[in-house]
Amino acid sequence: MFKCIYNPFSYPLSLHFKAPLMTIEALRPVASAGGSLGESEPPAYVAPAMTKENLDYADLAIIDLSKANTPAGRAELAVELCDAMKTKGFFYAINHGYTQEQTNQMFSISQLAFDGVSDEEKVQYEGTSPTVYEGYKPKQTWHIDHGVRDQIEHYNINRHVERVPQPQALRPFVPLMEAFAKHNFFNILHPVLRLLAIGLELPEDTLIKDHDWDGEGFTTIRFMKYHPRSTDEEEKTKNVWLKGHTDFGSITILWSQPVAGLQILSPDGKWRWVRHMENAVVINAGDALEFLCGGYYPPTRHRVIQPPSDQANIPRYGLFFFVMPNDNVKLIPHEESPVLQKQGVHRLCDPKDAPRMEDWRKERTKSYGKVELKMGKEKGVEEEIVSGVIVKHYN
Ligand SMILES: O=C(O)CCC(=O)C(=O)O
Ligand SMILES: [Fe+2]
Repeated sequence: MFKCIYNPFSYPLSLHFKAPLMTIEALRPVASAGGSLGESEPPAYVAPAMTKENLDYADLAIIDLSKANTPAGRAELAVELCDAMKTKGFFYAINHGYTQEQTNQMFSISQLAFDGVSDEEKVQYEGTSPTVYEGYKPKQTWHIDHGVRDQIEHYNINRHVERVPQPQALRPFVPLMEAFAKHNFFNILHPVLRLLAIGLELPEDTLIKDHDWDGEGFTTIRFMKYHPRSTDEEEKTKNVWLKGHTDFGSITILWSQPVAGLQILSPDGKWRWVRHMENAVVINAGDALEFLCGGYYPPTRHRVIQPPSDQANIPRYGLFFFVMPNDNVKLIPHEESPVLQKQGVHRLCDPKDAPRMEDWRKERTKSYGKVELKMGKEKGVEEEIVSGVIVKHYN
């Protein structure tokens, strides 16, 4: 049932700007946007059963975001989170402020974006520029291996949801999508950015300033649907659905869902599965954070492969928030960090040649899955050059 859900974590934006260190207790609760959805309710997303296979799961830290409300809580969490970022690159965040019901609502809307919109309408709302993910990305845009192309649909919505019109089926849910974008931005991203800054002994709002809600940029909600593939496609790609990569932006928030497939490359060179955790988000660092933090938080190498046999024929719906610093942010390290000064800065390029976020996201989007990759020095790792920087693709 879709209801008007009271969201204690949703609050007017202006409050954030006036009081950046405000605690959650201090926030003025407002009802989340939406109201009664009545007739417009989308078919409910029914979470598939988790796999019974005994998979080699990555052992990831669990960060309790409700502790981030106080300076003492943040100091404690910063140690845990920095360790998780440096050793595993992924962590779970719990107590992020959305109920299971709110999360399910968003998965229902993700499902609707693919199953409730006709192919003709999808074409109308397809992205128009090769340098930006906005609107639908149809299947078969990217080359995976041996002539096989992807079976992944995306629907991308800039965080300023009202920027562009939405397909008819999604229009009643624009207020919920807006509330979702703000929730990810202010209640999940911001605390995480504070903790990462604390880890570098920088003022807590250092990275938040690079991520201004009102600034230009492409922090984006993404709905995703992976379609099961043919045996021939599985064989030719060795079951890889989405090649090993790092994300372009600073932080990615993946809303955990039960169909296995996501794997991370562990420091011992093994791919390990990410286990589903009910109503948790899985967070990882991307390229832009590596640039900004001088390599202190390396971007996580991850991929998606065919789900285990008891889930192999289920469509895999996804719900994501891809975060990028604002377009005008020059991707150079915060060298003022005492931690970086002590341990040295890893620079991806000469600061005078460093791309701005806008250049990086456009170049990465334009070439991803489209340019021919060259075999690099590391075994099984292919490479391309983007804005003068080596970008690796892992298999
Ligand atoms: O589908 C997933 O679990 C991960 C997707 C992903 O890594 C991406 O879209 O960048
Ligand atoms: Fe990714």
